[in-house]
Amino acid sequence: MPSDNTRPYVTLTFAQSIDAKIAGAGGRQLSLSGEESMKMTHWMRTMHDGILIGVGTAVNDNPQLNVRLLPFPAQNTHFRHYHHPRPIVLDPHLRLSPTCKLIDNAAKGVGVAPWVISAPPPKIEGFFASEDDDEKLQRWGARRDALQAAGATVILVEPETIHPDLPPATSNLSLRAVLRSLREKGIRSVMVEGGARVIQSFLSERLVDALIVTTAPVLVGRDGVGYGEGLEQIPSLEYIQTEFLGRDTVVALKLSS
Ligand SMILES: NC(=O)C1=CN([C@@H]2O[C@H](COP(=O)(O)OP(=O)(O)OC[C@H]3O[C@@H](n4cnc5c(N)ncnc54)[C@H](O)[C@@H]3O)[C@@H](O)[C@H]2O)C=CC1
Ligand SMILES: Nc1nc(O)c(N)c(N[C@@H]2O[C@H](COP(=O)(O)O)[C@@H](O)[C@H]2O)n1
Repeated sequence: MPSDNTRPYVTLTFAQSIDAKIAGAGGRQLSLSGEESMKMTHWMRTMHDGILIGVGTAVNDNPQLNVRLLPFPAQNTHFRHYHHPRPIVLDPHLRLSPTCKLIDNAAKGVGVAPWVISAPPPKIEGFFASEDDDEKLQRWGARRDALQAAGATVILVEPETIHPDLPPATSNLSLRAVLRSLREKGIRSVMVEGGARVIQSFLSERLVDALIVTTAPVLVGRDGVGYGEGLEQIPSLEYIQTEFLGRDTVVALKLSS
């Protein structure tokens, strides 16, 4: 559990092959999970307030992130539909398309509209200033307006700071700032689904409460996308439980304190 109430509970979950790849060559999306473990993923989705991915996954997979695989709720109860988690996309440069499935599904009522977390390109003074800073900001503003017009909400947080004397790096957002902002907006639990860089960041920064990994009995090979190679810090893990779902193995762990 988070030690205080300043961030949501974080469940990091993804599917991998037995050689620890989460996608194929060039990032090709793979159906690694079998039917049973995919349904488990949708059950986990409905148990969280939010579901978070990086923009790499959003652009590559055009995912839905809803709970469409769950059985129709029992009739004649007060319970008419399952809770759809709020999709949250880490997208510093606003690459998400205003016509993506996340936005389209919300318009059709089969999901809720995404929150897109971003940071405007900084206006840098002095040595690091560049002539096209204003133009970058204008283009970012135009993309923000297009996303908001389509139904997404753009939320601003600060970018990651590599060194206090350098301008902020704009390719990554500060995960602590992201989680703090989500908690302030009422998100008490978030399921992080990937992709590779986001998995690396959450693990390296030890911002994970529960880790649920589905392993499918397939090999992808060296050209597939892994996440382990880029882990800057390796947190120690505490084993909780293993379940066998169809042909897949699902392991639950938590980070040791
Ligand atoms: N098997 C599985 O369970 C899953 C597989 N995938 C696969 O992962 C691949 C995408 O992975 P990536 O290209 O690594 O993209 P990604 O989805 O990890 O997004 C990375 C992007 O997020 C943004 N970002 C903002 N703040 C960040 C931070 N603090 N740390 C990291 N990223 C931050 C950056 O712009 C960065 O380029 C796809 O091939 C997709 O199919 C994605 C999700 C689950
Ligand atoms: N649990 C799981 N198993 C797989 O085999 C996967 N490829 C993924 N990928 C994640 O799920 C997203 C797709 O969700 P929708 O089916 O579009 O709702 C994908 O973008 C990854 O985040 N997960």
